[in-house]
Amino acid sequence: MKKIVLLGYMGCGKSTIAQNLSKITNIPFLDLDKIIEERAKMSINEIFEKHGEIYFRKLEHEIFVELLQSDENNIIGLGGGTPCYANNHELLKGENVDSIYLKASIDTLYNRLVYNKSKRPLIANMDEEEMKEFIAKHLFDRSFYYNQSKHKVVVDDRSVEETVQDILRVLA
Ligand SMILES: Nc1ncnc2c1ncn2[C@@H]1O[C@H](COP(=O)(O)OP(=O)(O)OP(=O)(O)O)[C@@H](O)[C@H]1O
Ligand SMILES: O=C(O)C1=C[C@@H](O)[C@@H](O)[C@H](O)C1
Ligand SMILES: [Mg+2]
Repeated sequence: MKKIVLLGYMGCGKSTIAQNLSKITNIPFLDLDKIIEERAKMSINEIFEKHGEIYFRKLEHEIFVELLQSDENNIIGLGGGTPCYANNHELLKGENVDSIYLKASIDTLYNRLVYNKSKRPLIANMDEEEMKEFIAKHLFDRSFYYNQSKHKVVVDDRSVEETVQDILRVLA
């Protein structure tokens, strides 16, 4: 079964783009963060607070593997950190996987996240200055893992609809 896997930094648009891609293609969309929250019966913020990040990463890996093994065609939106832990980046190269890195610049990410950080525990308590520096360094550290993806789509200055069309072109 084919799995279209969208990955990239927090705020690059994985959830937003995947929802729209799902509507156009009629391929069901699974949001890994949302499924983790349903399974744990708590928000990602609460998982980080109560059990810590290592617990979250373990759960994230187990559920990602499970989603890849299901018998359905799916679009899977990953969490921002998913490819960077537990060798998940190796799973992006699987035979039945079309992995797509939604590549956004530091400025794009900052502008999208600055008023939208409360549900993202890694940046929730940072001021604006701190956040910009954090995104720059963090994105640099994570790029190695994101670049293991089979395809790359640049999302800067693109509308949701344009990015969806760019993805369809890459997959054609
Ligand atoms: N052209 C665009 N493409 C995608 N998202 C956009 C665009 N313009 C603005 N946005 C906004 O940017 C935000 C992207 O957030 P979204 O939750 O989709 O990202 P994400 O990659 O799933 O983040 P996370 O890893 O934290 O789950 C949304 O608020 C969305 O409305
Ligand atoms: O970038 C990250 O490490 C994260 C991104 C979110 O999607 C969530 O998976 C969680 O907040 C961690
Ligand atoms: Mg998301």
